[in-house]
Amino acid sequence: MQSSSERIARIASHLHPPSSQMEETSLLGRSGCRAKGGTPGFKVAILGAAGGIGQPLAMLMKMNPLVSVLHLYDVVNTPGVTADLSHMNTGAVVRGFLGQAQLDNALTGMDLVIIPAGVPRKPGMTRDDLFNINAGIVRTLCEGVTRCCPNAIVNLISNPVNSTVPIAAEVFKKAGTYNPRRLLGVTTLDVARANTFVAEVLGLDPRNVNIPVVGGHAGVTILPLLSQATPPSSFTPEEVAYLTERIQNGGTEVVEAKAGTGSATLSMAYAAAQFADACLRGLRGDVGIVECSYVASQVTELPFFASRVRLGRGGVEELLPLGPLNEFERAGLEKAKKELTESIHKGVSFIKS
Ligand SMILES: NC(=O)c1ccc[n+]([C@@H]2O[C@H](COP(=O)([O-])OP(=O)(O)OC[C@H]3O[C@@H](n4cnc5c(N)ncnc54)[C@H](O)[C@@H]3O)[C@@H](O)[C@H]2O)c1
Ligand SMILES: O=C(O)C[C@H](O)C(=O)O
Repeated sequence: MQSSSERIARIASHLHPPSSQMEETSLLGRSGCRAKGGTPGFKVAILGAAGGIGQPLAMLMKMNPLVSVLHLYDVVNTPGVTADLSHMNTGAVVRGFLGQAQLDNALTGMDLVIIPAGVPRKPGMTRDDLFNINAGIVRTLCEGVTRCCPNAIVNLISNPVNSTVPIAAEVFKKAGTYNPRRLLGVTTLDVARANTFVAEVLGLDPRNVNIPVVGGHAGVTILPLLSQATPPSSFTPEEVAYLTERIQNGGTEVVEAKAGTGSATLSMAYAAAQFADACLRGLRGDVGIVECSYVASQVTELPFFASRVRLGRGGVEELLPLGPLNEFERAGLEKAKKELTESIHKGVSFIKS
């Protein structure tokens, strides 16, 4: 039997653990004696969880009732983020992991791995300018996935997505664990922007608008299909030109407004949380879940392409066809395919060479 002062001392030591003990400590929970939780649900890891996207995304996933366990991994600052989020009285148990030595523990047993790790753009940069740093980060993290949760669904956010998804695929192929249905590049922010900007033009509630955005996630590869808008709508040529340009440059609009301090984080966390929720509902067996995503594809002749996909227990259950395109969209598709071909080749070569 412990005295109350012993119990309090034990709790205090759990509240300020050395970072190397963080994982074990959070398993004990605040009471210092029992693992908290027991909520049925999925196990989700966020890699890059202390970053501009990672932190609000971690908060949104902590609020998601489908999540029972939330692992937060980064090379900096996860103790603070984990302690902070762990005080939210939602069901998910939060555990923090710091530095590469803890990567495998962060990943073991995960159902869904969300990767926003890597550097963001500054004004004047393209997403491809991030390749040299982010390609290596994505490779290292995906190698961890092959070792510890090869069957997990992976949501890849790190830019340049047009190349990082092919990089991840090659890492998984090399390890013999590749399942193209389980690797998804996150392009949901393009759809969120398209819905928002189109709703502004039409004077509608953005929640009632749905614009498929296909191709990829950079400049001209972002191809909004305004002719397939829901609700069915017609646009003047000026509106089409304005909307297409604004959707394709939405990321740059934020990078410039942030003036050197980063790129979209809050809208991205919101979009990533929506996409992750759709993946989890698919895993649960819900039907009729359709999202746009950059995935291994047969929709065009390119090996990777963003299109509408139907999600289910296996991840991507079906690639939906592009549907009828107008002349403007057909021209946009050709431009998108040209740039995508190079970005895919660059990603594949990074691992193969
Ligand atoms: N797909 C999209 O639509 C989309 C939208 C916005 C941003 N992004 C991309 O997401 C990435 C992250 O953006 P951000 O604003 O959160 O950047 P950030 O710099 O704020 O955060 C990135 C985090 O990654 C961590 N990190 C770096 N190397 C790591 C490693 N090896 N292992 C684990 N974590 C590591 C950093 O410590 C940092 O906490 C960027 O590449 C950005 O371009 C993609
Ligand atoms: O634009 C960026 O660099 C970040 C992201 O890809 C975005 O679309 O906001």
